[in-house]
Amino acid sequence: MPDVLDATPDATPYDALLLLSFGGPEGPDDVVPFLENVTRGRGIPKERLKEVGQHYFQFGGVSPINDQNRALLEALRKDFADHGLDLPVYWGNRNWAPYLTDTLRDIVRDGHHRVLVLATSAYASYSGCRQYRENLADALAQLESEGLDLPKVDKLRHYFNHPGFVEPMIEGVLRSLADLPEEVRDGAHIAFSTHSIPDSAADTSGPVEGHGDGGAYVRQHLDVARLIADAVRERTGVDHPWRLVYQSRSGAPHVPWLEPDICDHLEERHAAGVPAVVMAPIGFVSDHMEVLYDLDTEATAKAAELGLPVRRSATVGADPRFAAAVRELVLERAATESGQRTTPCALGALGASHDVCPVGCCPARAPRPAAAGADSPYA
Ligand SMILES: CC1=C(CCC(=O)O)c2cc3nc(cc4[nH]c(cc5[nH]c(cc1n2)c(C)c5CCC(=O)O)c(CCC(=O)O)c4C)C(CCC(=O)O)=C3C
Ligand SMILES: [Fe+2]
Repeated sequence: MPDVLDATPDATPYDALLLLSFGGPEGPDDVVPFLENVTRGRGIPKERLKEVGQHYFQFGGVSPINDQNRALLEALRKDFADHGLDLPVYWGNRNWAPYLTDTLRDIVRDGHHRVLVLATSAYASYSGCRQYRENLADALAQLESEGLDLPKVDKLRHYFNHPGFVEPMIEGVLRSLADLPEEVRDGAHIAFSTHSIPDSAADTSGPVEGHGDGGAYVRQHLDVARLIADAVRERTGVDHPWRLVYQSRSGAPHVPWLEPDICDHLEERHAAGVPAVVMAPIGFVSDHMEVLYDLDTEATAKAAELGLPVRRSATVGADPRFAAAVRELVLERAATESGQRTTPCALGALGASHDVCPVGCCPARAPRPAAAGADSPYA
């Protein structure tokens, strides 16, 4: 046999990759039912929901997230094909069509048995990890009730510190700096932004032994922020002060969530005489509504009111380097599952994240079955 065949990448034991995302409305009529899906049982105040509905209506009732996932699907399929990786890629969402349960049913009907899941959330937290695992358990329970053979489902490790995720963001920050007027460029600060979550959810994020003090959620974001800031300093020769800030807070005002909010931070930076700020949304995989509204609309309006020049840097989206990173993560996990020794690729101080979420990782307020982890009721 020719050697080239030996070099063909092989995802065995996996026979399908599932891109698992949030989902979003695709027109005005979808907005309210979408928000009902998102908030079912979550106790978000009605006022907040009305307000968030307006964010979507302001953009014609269309979230950009679905087209961004279609682009990522295409990028993944192209990367896999270009590298001879024969692994079908499916797409399903938590909150809107194509719904996860329907996609998982298609996967089973297409004859697949071992599914690897890529969630569009790079960090540990209940919302970004366990909640997707709960959605997988719900989908498996539904298929079981339909008498279908259940596939074995695993989830890819958190990829926040993979070079294919970090490098496009470094480049994005460099582009935003270059786009600022020259007279304020070198003095610009960087505001690394992510989704605020309740302090209680942050403190319990990640494996139990790391709980407390913002847990894995804050630690992982700080690691990425530092990596990007260091790379920017190396490449520009300028030291841009930075801070991790938060956006998109919801929930009752008396419940503490991670702070400072991006808008308060811009105000504070402006008052301190900072001449410009680059907002870098490192918490998000694509330029979806949380980026388009909370940063590009709200925070940008705040900055204009202050007379503070700001730029918002790009998320990774469907960058080919991210698609390549996903292929590497798939092959790494496939090798591990096949009993081979691997050297997981990761930048920063934290090292590669665990492959299998241990018991008690990112707990829910009310415990529910979650698949693809050590406490999964499914084999
Ligand atoms: C950590 C995190 C991520 C990042 C990781 C990831 O990407 O998964 C994320 C992403 C997203 N969040 C999104 C939308 C929403 N999130 C909400 C509510 C909430 N998010 C939370 C956390 C997160 N959310 C939390 C703790 C809540 C409170 C309610 C609860 O405890 O569950 C609500 C309800 C209204 C509101 O309160 O804002 C909406 C509409 C969209 C879609 C955007 C689009 O349509 O383009 C995306 C990608
Ligand atoms: Fe959210």
